[in-house]
Amino acid sequence: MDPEALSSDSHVAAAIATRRRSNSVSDDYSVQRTNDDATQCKYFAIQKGYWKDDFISRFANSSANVAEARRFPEISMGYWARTAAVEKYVREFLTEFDGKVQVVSFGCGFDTLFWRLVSSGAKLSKYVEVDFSSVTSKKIRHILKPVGSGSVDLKASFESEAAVSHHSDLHAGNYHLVGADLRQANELDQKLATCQLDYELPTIFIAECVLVYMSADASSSLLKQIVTQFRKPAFVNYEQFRTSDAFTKVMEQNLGERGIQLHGLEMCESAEKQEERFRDAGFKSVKVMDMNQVFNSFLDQDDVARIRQIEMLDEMELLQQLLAHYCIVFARF
Ligand SMILES: C[S@@+](CC[C@H](N)C(=O)[O-])C[C@H]1O[C@@H](n2cnc3c(N)ncnc32)[C@H](O)[C@@H]1O
Repeated sequence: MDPEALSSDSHVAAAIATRRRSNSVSDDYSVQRTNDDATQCKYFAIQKGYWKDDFISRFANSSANVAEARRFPEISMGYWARTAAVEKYVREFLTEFDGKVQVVSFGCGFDTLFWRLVSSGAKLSKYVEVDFSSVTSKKIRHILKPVGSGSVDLKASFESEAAVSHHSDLHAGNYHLVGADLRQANELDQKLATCQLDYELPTIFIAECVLVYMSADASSSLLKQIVTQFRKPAFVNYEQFRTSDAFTKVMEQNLGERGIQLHGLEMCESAEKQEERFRDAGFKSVKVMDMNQVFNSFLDQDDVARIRQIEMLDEMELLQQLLAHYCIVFARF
């Protein structure tokens, strides 16, 4: 039983919830900063020509230096593979249902997929992004800031004028960006309600490097919540994989030094673990691929050949090792 439910006094319950949240604030702050890392690494790879994204410069810090270790070609290739694989799953889903589809991106950070889809003419019914309020409020500021010469106007992709509430939520036609902690079911429910999602429509959820920051219990509850509410959900999940070896220990140690804990790592141990949690939540089919499989067969091999030419990487061992430690899961109801 949830301890809050033991108290009949809602004020006490609210105070307990607030204290519990503030205890984890520093942890959450470090997790939110992982979005800055992802944005800067993607921005760096895009500038190198790994893929095209006219929108990310609105969110990236163009004067910040990317640490040397993050400029390795293997890192840029890893970011390319992850971005391309998520996009491919989403585009295939949109095509399958002729655009009568909702997309919900959990832990969206400064991701630009909405703008990439719309600018390419893709049809979709609704696109909802969710992250901590502190992240969504920054994203809103970037979206609304004045357009300088040579940069794109992100608002031009909206169907109607943007309405902002509480600094953290933005609603503009079929695009919605809302602040919520994914571990707080009620808060998430309330925020999703403001986006007027249609629970009957096919809906694809994205969690790109997000669930691993939540405990196994929290991410399982989230998945169950989705299956209970939505009639035809699909889920694309990208995160760590094969986590019981030395590679992951070193990564955990490095992140730990920056105050980042991977509370959900136990779910990333194997394909069986991933499959188990999606099936337990009620998803009927689950496909798990490590990123080597994604790189070598799922993604367009002409693109892969082009990517390999960019920095003329001939030694593939490090890349293979890196890709072996991440996976993509595609689950359907
Ligand atoms: C590594 S970043 C990835 C951002 C984006 N998905 C991407 O791939 O570029 C992880 C994101 O998940 C968000 N996140 C992690 N736990 C969360 C939670 N409990 N509630 C809301 N957002 C969360 C963080 O704030 C951060 O923006």
